[in-house]
Amino acid sequence: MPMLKDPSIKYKPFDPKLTLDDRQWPSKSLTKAPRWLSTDLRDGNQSLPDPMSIPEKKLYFQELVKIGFKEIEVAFPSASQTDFDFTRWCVENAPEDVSIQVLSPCRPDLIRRTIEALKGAKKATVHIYLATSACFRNVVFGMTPEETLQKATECTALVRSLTKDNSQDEAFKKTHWDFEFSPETFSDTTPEFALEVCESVKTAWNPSAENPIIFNLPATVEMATPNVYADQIEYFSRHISHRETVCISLHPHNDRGCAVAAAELAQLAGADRVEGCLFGNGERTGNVDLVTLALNLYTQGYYPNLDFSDMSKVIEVVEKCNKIPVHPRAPYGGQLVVCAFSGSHQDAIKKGFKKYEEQVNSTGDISWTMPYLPLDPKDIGRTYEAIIRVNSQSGKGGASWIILRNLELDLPRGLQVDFSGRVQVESEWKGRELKTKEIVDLFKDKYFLYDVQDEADNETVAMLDFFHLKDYTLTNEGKNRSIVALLSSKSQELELKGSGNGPISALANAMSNYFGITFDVVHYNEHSLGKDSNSKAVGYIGVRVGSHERIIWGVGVDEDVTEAGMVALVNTLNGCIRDKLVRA
Ligand SMILES: CC(=O)SCCNC(=O)CCNC(=O)[C@H](O)C(C)(C)COP(=O)(O)OP(=O)(O)OC[C@H]1O[C@@H](n2cnc3c(N)ncnc32)[C@H](O)[C@@H]1OP(=O)(O)O
Ligand SMILES: CC(C)C(=O)C(=O)O
Repeated sequence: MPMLKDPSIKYKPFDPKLTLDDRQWPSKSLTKAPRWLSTDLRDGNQSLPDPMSIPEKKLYFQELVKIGFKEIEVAFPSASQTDFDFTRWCVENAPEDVSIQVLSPCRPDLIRRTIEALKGAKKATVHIYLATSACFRNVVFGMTPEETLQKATECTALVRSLTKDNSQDEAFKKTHWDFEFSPETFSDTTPEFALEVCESVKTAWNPSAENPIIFNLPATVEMATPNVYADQIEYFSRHISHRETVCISLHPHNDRGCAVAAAELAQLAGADRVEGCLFGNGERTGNVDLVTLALNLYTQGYYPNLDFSDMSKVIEVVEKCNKIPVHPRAPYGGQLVVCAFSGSHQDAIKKGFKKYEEQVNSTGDISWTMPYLPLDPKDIGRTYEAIIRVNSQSGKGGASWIILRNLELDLPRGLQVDFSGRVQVESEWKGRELKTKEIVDLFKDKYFLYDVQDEADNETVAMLDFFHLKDYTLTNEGKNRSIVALLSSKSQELELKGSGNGPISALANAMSNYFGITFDVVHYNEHSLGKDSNSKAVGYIGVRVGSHERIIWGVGVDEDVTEAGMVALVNTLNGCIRDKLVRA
């Protein structure tokens, strides 16, 4: 049996090796953006089955700059010629306010090669790492704690001599140098030892409040709940000496699926900076997802200093370079995240948008209160059209939203119900989602709403046999109106006569007289279409025919509002003929 009935014989609960009873972070809130570092081109890249080529890295780098990243880890220059050459390209091309960060292990030969790649940079961060946990010291390096501390300190001193203290080479003097040290596997290291190593590294680098050292405290493997990581960060933040000379950076991985929560709680605990990747790419389950972190802040009303206004473009670049699709349910960015298929969600969103538009138009207040949608899709460049999609789980709200957005028809409730039944049958029969065009065509067919200016509609009209209102005359007889209406189809012309207290009731009476069955108008709605002076009107009519229970709906569009209603009524006749309630 692969899974143990008693996993405790193999796995032990995580021991945080820390008691922090006076923790402060739980009563704090996130109110500002941290310093962000994108490690897409390093941690993200090293975990790809096919690492990025130089053109791909360039494209990605440019997108990161466009989003607004000011710190970008661009490579592991000692790993490959590609990474070295790409670092050189960044040195030449990075904007002045963007710091290029590169990573090296604590190996002097590799540190030298790494720094060589940065020659001439305007702003650069040298990042070195050494694992500090007992597991790594014992299993990977065979080093004592003292040897670990010594290696970290010596390598820091080496970086210092090759960078900010390098008086030999003019090219190195012009660079603004930052230094980052990662006690790799920090979250599995005893807090006292992590501190001891960092204190020693700090002394070796000699930071200042103006140029702080970056201590990046990674959850290299996420092993515990996010509150444990927050405690570890708060402990470090409270105990490191000369805190003002230190920037505490987070680097959470997502092994337990909690990296975003861990990063948020650890910021409450005092961290100043977050390293991660777009959409959580990175080793194994990935690094923390920076899109989610940034937009979580944004939807609380705090600008994250990262701009995702063109989310589709970001996704296009990420997918092209990583060669991994962004999950359709990735928070905020995923294709399905702003789509509702189910009836009750669609109903709520449709009502929400109506209320929101009224609120904005009447008061100018854009504050967002929308059922089911925490973020206005427009803010990340998504259209409202994509929000509601229709399948067999959808209700009347979904299909009528599509009709509203595409034909500007604001269907009355009864007509929504009538149309939704037809959509339901179609999507069940097809066994899939219906596309917008399919729904629009279904609507036009069901309610004979063809636009003869439209080529495709014209072809349909030429094939179908249904009546349209060719001509009519109305005469007043006191309060009454008499009508003589000429209905024409491909195969016949009919002259109908009747009267009523208005044009619609007169025409209904004329139809009743001709076909020998009552057309009782039980619903009538109209509204204008379009905003300019050439606007048209649409009429919606629901009739009860004879003793039939069902209401038959018709829709008509015309320049004249009365004629729109009459056309709608004629279309109820077409519906009756098609459904065999009336014989032509
Ligand atoms: C958590 C992280 O993401 S850390 C970043 C990891 N990223 C990468 O490894 C990508 C780039 N890496 C590479 O291209 C290669 O691993 C290189 C160029 C760095 C080194 O290659 P090699 O010299 O062939 O070493 P290899 O990768 O096989 O093994 C790692 C060696 O480095 C040592 N090492 C590992 N991490 C460190 C470190 N932080 N500091 C010093 N030495 C280290 C290991 O103990 C091992 O040493 P050993 O050969 O004496 O046992
Ligand atoms: C190099 C360090 C920061 C790292 O990638 C990790 O610990 O995951």
